[in-house]
Amino acid sequence: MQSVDYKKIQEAVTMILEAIGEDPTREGLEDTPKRVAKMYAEVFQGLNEDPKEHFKTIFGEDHEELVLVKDIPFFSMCEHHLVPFFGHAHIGYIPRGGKVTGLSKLARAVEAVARRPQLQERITATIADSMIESLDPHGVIVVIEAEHMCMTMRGVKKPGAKTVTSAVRGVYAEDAQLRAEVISHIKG
Ligand SMILES: Nc1nc2c(ncn2[C@@H]2O[C@H](COP(=O)(O)OP(=O)(O)OP(=O)(O)O)[C@@H](O)[C@H]2O)c(=O)[nH]1
Ligand SMILES: [Zn+2]
Repeated sequence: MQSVDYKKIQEAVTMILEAIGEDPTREGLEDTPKRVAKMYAEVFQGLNEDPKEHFKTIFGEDHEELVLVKDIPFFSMCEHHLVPFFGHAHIGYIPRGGKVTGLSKLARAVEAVARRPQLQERITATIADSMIESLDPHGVIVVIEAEHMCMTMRGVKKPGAKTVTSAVRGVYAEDAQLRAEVISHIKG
């Protein structure tokens, strides 16, 4: 995977500052292109990561019931406007055949997928599909709640509006009762 081209970002940020009528050489702005390049390298770091890598940590634990990690905070960048959207992810799954992964790996997968130019729907589905591929569980449910800065600080300007997306796979797609149970834990 290609690594971040810091020089190119710096040149682009300098051009944007000029284009908005700023003076990129003034004291407060002289290091800004460099800072922005460093920040983009950090917030887009997920482009170099495969979430499935994190699910290689497997414990042969015989637990074929719900595992839920909820309220995982995340920050991502809306691919339409390159401004942040952020919120919480809730990930539940029912392991099969001893394929129980580390709890922190669920949060690491969220980071890997969120740190890219993204859509909330795609983050949600990518996490669910990566878990299905890597862990072959009975079922997976991913729920994400987020606030999009492109809807709050600009455009339609609706601060506080929350977007909720879900992806259900396996038994969670088939069994409304199982789904209701995990949703009550997420809410509770
Ligand atoms: N489905 C989806 N839409 C998103 C997401 N993030 C931002 N958007 C939307 O992407 C759309 C882009 O719409 P456009 O009409 O192309 O762009 P725009 O003129 O800047 O739109 P406004 O935000 O309505 O001003 C907007 O409706 C955003 O709210 C996301 O994660 N998922
Ligand atoms: Zn946006």
